Amino acid sequence: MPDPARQLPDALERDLSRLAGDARGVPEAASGPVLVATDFDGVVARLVDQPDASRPTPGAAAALARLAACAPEVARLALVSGRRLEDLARVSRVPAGTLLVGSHGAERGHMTAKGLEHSPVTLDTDKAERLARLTAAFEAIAQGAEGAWVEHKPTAAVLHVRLASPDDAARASLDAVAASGSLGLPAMRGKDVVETGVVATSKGQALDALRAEAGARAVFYMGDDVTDERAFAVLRDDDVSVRVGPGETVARHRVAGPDEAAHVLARLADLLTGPVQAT
Ligand SMILES: O=P(O)(O)OC[C@H]1O[C@H](O[C@H]2O[C@H](CO)[C@@H](O)[C@H](O)[C@H]2O)[C@H](O)[C@@H](O)[C@@H]1O
Repeated sequence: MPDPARQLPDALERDLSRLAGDARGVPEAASGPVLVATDFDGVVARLVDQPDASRPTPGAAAALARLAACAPEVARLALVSGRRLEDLARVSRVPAGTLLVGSHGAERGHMTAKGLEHSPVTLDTDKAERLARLTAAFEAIAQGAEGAWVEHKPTAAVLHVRLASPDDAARASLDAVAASGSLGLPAMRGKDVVETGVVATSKGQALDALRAEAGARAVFYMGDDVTDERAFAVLRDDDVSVRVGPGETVARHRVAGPDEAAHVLARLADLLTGPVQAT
């Protein structure tokens, strides 16, 4: 019996059942696993002021553990995040076997019993110089807006304005977009951040690559931000897309926030593995 506290909208329940039902049936499973991919911040973890303090909600952590334990021919689990890969591995604490995408697709790795395995990104001289100039420009902008600060990634710089006043946040964000443009780099505006990278990539490209590498027969993807729209955009008719929270979206389904997102992951785990037995 489904738990009424985590009852999902009918259309979402139907799509998840179809996805999982096909994966659990032996003949269909032979054609590949379901790729269960999700964004991290704002979905698996609530948004907080200090990115280092982010952790999966207890419900999401439990569901991710069950999904990671699925037989590889039934499901593969992936986190697809804008975070730098090492941060994602540290704060998400996902189990061995989980595939990880960091820096919006610029970094790739996977969790093993010994921890994160990945090849560090290297930049050519031109990109390294542009990143240094971009970072210096963002640092100067942050100096002029109390509460703003800069996050450093291997291929990008991020101006955080969550703790700045609304006026300072708006002005600093516009300045960061302009500074990026003057270096010929497109800026992405996320939740209280402006992020600019020197490597062209997207969560959509990353999801396509994961689908191919996993030999997935279908994909589940859930996300909460504008960068996740690039991932939703590459999904196909048999896939399932879930937008978490408000905002324009091309996703087929929507849930309200991280608590509901955890219910979706738990339901998918139920359907793929069988419900948890009460003790
Ligand atoms: O793709 P995601 O996993 O959603 O990562 C996107 C960005 O997440 C982090 O910033 C966001 O979460 C912070 C912690 O809750 C919050 O303080 C910030 O305002 C949010 O934008 C991370 O710091 C960025 O590097 C990621 O790109």
